[in-house]
Amino acid sequence: MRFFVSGMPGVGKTTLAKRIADEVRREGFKVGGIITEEIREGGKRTGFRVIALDTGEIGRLAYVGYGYPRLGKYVIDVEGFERVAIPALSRALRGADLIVIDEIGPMEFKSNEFLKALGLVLKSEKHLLATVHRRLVDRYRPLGEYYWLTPENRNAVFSEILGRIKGLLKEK
Ligand SMILES: Nc1ncnc2c1ncn2[C@@H]1O[C@H](COP(=O)(O)OP(=O)(O)OP(=O)(O)O)[C@@H](O)[C@H]1O
Repeated sequence: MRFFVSGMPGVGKTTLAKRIADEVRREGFKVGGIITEEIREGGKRTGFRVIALDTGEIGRLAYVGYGYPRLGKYVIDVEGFERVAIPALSRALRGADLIVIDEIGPMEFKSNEFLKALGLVLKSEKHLLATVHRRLVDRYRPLGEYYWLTPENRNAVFSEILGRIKGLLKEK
């Protein structure tokens, strides 16, 4: 089963993905994939990092500066992102009970390797929880269960997705 979660910036998509990953792992299942977090310095957002869920390895995804490719004020560190994200997704495809991808978004799309890995994940039978940038929702929502997160529903959506994933994993 695939779960796609979208919502406005800052609504809690990353928090939900992390909490579900933690809970599923606590139940004794293997969770793989990636989490994207902002990098803050002096109270300001200066970029984004990617974290491998299984190893905790960290790579840079984007930073404020000059360079290419870019998205708004951010330069995308395609190499830094791929170094962590691509092996993490390969390991997840081989061995995880649940794959988490936070997030499917325009920054990640600067990486062809990410697009390839995402294609393999979507071709596989693995259970997937992915957060999706709101501009890309139309492409992914037909591929699974879709939730639009709001401050009002985020705890209910968390419980529902977690309950369903646990049910699916325990069925096996
Ligand atoms: N369920 C929740 N209850 C209380 N606070 C929350 C909850 N979910 C998220 N937050 C808070 O809201 C802020 C933004 O959360 P988060 O980074 O998860 O959002 P996001 O949707 O992933 O943001 P982005 O658009 O940057 O990807 C954080 O400070 C987080 O602590």
